[in-house]
Parts: sequence; C-alpha cells; structure tokens
Amino acid sequence: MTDNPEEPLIANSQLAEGGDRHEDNHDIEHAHDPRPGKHHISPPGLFIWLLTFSAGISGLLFGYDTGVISATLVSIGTSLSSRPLTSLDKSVITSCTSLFALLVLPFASSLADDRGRKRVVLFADTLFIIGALLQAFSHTVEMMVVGRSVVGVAIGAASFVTPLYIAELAPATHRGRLVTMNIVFITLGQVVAYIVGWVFGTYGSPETTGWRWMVGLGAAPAVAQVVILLWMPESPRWLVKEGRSEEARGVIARIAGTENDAQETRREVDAILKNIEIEVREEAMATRFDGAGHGGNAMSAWKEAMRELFRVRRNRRALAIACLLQGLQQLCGFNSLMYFSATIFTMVGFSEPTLTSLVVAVTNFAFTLVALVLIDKVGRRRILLWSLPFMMTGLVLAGYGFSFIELPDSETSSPKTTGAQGGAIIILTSIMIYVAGYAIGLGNVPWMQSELFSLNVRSVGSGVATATNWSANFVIGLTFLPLMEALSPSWTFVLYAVICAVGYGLISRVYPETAGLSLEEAATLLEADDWGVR
Ligand SMILES: O[C@H]1[C@H](O)[C@@H](O)[C@H](O)[C@@H](O)[C@H]1O
Repeated sequence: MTDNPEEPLIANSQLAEGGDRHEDNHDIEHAHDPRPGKHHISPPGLFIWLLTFSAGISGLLFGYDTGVISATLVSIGTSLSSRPLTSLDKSVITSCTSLFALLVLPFASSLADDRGRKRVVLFADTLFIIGALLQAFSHTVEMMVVGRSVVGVAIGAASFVTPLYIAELAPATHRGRLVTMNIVFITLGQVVAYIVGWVFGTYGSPETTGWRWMVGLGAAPAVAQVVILLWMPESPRWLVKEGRSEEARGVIARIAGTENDAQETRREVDAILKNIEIEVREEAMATRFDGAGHGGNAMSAWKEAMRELFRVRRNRRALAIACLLQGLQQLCGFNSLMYFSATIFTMVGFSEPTLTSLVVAVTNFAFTLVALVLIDKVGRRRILLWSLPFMMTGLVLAGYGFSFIELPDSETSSPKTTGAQGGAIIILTSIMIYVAGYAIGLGNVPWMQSELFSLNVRSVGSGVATATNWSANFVIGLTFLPLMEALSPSWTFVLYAVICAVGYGLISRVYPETAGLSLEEAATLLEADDWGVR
C-alpha cells in the first residue's frame, strides 16, 4: 500500500472484481477520488459543519460526564447517606458508568439499525438529562449509583452512534476531520469538567451544593441537543437501506452544497447516491437475510448481522482491526491518568494536584486539535505509527521519573527522597509527551471504526468494537491503583509502554490506510490477501 495518502489507495482492478459494479462505479470513483484536481467534492460546507457541531454535543456530554467524576468524588463529603464515602462506594460510583456504557451497546446498535441514528441520539439525550437530575438530587449512595448508571447508558449509546452518524453524513475526503471533531468535543468536555470541578471545589460550598451543580450541569447541553435534533437530517445511508432514497438524495444534496455549478452538483449527488444504493443492493443479494431491517424483527435482524460479522472474511478482519484499535486505546492506560491524575500528582508531591492534573486534560484537548488538522493529510495508519513511539517514550520516561520517588505512606503526605523534585518534573513532562502522542493518534483513530465495515454490519461491528473500548476502559479503571501497589508506579508505566509496543507491531501488520476512501471502498480493501496493508 502506498504511504502517500494523496495517492489513490485502491486499484480499479480491485473495484472491478465485483463485475458490473465496476461500470456502476465509474462516476463514483471520480466523485470520491482523493487526488487533487480529480474530484468534484466541495470542502465541507456550513451545513455539514453545523451538523457536526450539533452531533458533537453528544461528545461534549460523554467527556463532561467521564471527566467530572474525579472532582465530584472528592467534594461529596458526607452528603450521601450521611457518611463519608468508602473506597468501595467510590469504585462502584465510578465503574458503574463504564459497565452500563458497555451493557447498552447491543441495544443501541440494534436501535440504530431499526429506528435510525437520530433516534439513538435522542434516546441518549433523554438519559443524559434524567441521569444528571438523579445525581444532582441524590441523597444516598444507591441513588447516586443509579444516576451514574443511567448516565453510563447514555454515554455508551452516544459513544457508539455519534461517530457512526457523522461518518455516514461526511464526504469521504473530510470524513476523518469531521469524526475527529467528535473527539475534540469529548476532550473539550473533559477540560470543562475539570475546570468546573476545580471552580466549584475551590470556591463553591462543595459539600452542600457545589458537587450537585457539577453533575447537574450535564443536563444543559443535552436539552440544547434535543431542540437542535429537530432540524438534523437522518443519515443518508440509513435512509437508502430503509428504501427512502429520495429523502437520502435531499440530504446528500444539502451536504454537497452549492459551490459547484448545478449540473456538476447533480452529477456528484447522483454518483454518491448510486454508490450507496449499489452497496445496499449487493449486500442484500450477498447475505441470506435479504431485506433485514425492513419491518422484520429487530432482534433476529441483529442476530443475523452478528452472524454475518463473523462469517464473512472482510467483516471478520474489519472487526479484528476495530477491536484491536479500541482495546489498545484503553489498555495503553490513558484513562488511568484521566481518572487518577490528581491522585498521582498528590503522591508525587505537587501542592495543587487538581490544578496540575488539568495539564492532562488540556494537553489531550490541544493535541486533539492538532490531530484534527493532520488526520486526513497524514492518514490514520501513518499517524498511529508516528505517534505510538512518542507514547512509549513518555511512558518509559515517566517510569524512570518514578524511580526517584519513594512513595509516601499516605496520599496526603509528601514524598521523602531527595531526588523527588527532579523526579516530579520528569514525570510531569513525560506524561505531557505521552498524552500528546495519545491525543494525536490512539485517542481518535479508533473512533473512525465505522469506515472499516460494510453497511450491513456497520452498526453491529461498530457496536462490538465500542464494547471492546468500554470493557478495556472498565479493566483499566479497576486495575490501575492495585497495579501501582503491586508492581510499583515505575513498572506500571513500563507495562503500558510494552502494551503500546505490542500494539505497534500488530497495527503495522493488519491496519491498512483508509484515509480518503469512500466507506464502500475502505470495506473492499479488506478483501485483499495482505489485509490491504501493502
Ligand atoms: O477518544 C476518547 C478520548 O481520547 C478521551 O480523552 C478518553 O477519555 C476516551 O476514553 C477516548 O475514547
């Protein structure tokens, strides 16, 4: 495979394998050809940006609700069940969110196929609002756990459907950037949560109402998104699958914009619509469950799609890659920092650990913006292979920094060793290098997962990959503190570096470049014997 993402990444002969598909695809290839001067696709217009921003509110909520918990836990005091929180309370309150995010995925993906992508966004918003209110008004630990679990369901559904919805609306040439916008919103939500947590924790009356505002504020963007949803269109790919091609044409035409002359725009819209229709038709013929989703039982259609996911080679490969990337995104240990950075910086001896930990959220956000600029130019595969070495370097350096520090007996006392200050600076710097590397690559590329799957399994495939993400997230959240104790902080960070190194090897063997390809082309690439890598 070429290393230059500006070059066509799929040979005509590969597309021709489908027989009449080649003829049908002639116009389409031009419409999607990423080479400069060869394509007629306009840059994303105002409409697609507005859509991405509207959908991105889900990302903001995802980030806010995952980020806000660390400050909330230290502010609750005795206001729940009239006693201080035990460690078990804290673990349950934190981890029930990831667990429920995981549990909802099969339902969210079948709902997305059966009722459409927009309905799932609405479903998630409703739960974001209910969950925020339940938390804000809770007086017992149990009620707080229920509130966090409801928010978990919302986060799980949103984390699955938003990238899918944006990817299905976006023109091929800008898809990476637009999907990355969702991660920009997630990381922005985390920054906002850290700031809100710090402000209410420092200047509010944290134990009485401060923390209630922190969690309750999560309802506001969800209410805004419900209103905005009224004008948002359904995904054209889903509409075609439902036999509503004329509506799909309308949506594609609005996305294509009016920058080209009318005739050219019409050709472009026709080509894109035709491409989607061909794929839907081919899949209906190739699969045994012709017409699944057209009024059939949602559960049996879902089961059939699952079977298809594992039966067909290109689907299996897409799934393996998507799960590899999602698993690695979490097992590399990033969210240990997101959830416990204040604890780490306290251990290391910083006087304002919550403020210092803001560095993690801000670096993550800032470098996600860098990824936004680079992703479609550099390509997914290359950006991952470039950024992973930075992550490994950061992790090993952090491990080295920890070797200077003899940990205090309790989290609140200061470290004892003389080299501690130098160690602390090494740790802070190396964590920034690691987070920057993460944000540029692994933090966002796995969410491009939907472009790996063909339409009939796109929703279930993305669902399984997202479930991998949440399972690994749950494992990391649960094991980080015990690992620090059992292995020492130095070796815990080295362990994450080893996981990144293994990930590097696997990615270079199985993950082909998909930048600039239409969703249909990207799925075809996986048929090749070499997984499309060369
Ligand atoms: O892509 C996001 C992002 O990187 C967030 O910062 C992280 O907390 C999430 O787990 C991840 O899925």
